[in-house]
Amino acid sequence: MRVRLLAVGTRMPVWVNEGVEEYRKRLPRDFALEVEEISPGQRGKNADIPRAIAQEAERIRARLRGDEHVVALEVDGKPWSTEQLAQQAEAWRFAGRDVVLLVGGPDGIEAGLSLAAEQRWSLSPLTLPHPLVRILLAEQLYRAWTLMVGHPYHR
Ligand SMILES: C[S@@+](CC[C@H](N)C(=O)[O-])C[C@H]1O[C@@H](n2cnc3c(N)ncnc32)[C@H](O)[C@@H]1O
Repeated sequence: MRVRLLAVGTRMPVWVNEGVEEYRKRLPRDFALEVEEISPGQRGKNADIPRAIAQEAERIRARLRGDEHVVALEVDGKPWSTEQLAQQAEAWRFAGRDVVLLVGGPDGIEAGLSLAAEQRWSLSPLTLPHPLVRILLAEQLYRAWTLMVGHPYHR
C-alpha cells in the first residue's frame, strides 16, 4: 500500500521538509509515504478566498487518481487514536487500495471536496498550521506502522 499526501503549499521551510523526511525514510516500501505539493490559489491584495479555495480544489481533483481511498484532514473530522489509525491502515491495506490524504491550505479544503472524501480525519480539536500537519501525519503513520509490525517505537 502506498500513501500519498496531497498538501496545499509549496516552498516549505527546511524544518518542515526535514521533519517529514525524518519519518518518511523510516517507512518500508510497502507502506511508502509520498508527498505531493499543490500550489496555493491566488491570494492577492483584494484576496478572494473562496476563489483561492476553489482553485486549490481544482488542482487537487486533477491529481486524484480515482482508484485511491480518499481521506480529508479536517479539524472537525473523526479523531483516531494511534491504535485506531493502525487499525484503519490495516483495513486500507486489506481493501487493496492506495490511500490519498488531503491537507488544505491556510483557508482549508473546499467543502464539496472534503465531503466527497471517504473519510475525514481530525488530528486534534486544535486548528494546526498546515506545515505542522505534514510532520504530524508522517510521524503518526510511522507510529501506526510500528504498531502494526510490533516495533518497539510505539509505547
Ligand atoms: C490552517 S488549517 C485551515 C484552517 C481553516 N480555517 C479550516 O477551516 O480548515 C490548514 C489545513 O490543515 C489541516 N488541519 C489543520 N488542523 C487540523 C487538525 N486538527 N486535524 C486535521 N487536519 C488539520 C486541514 O487539512 C486544513 O485544511
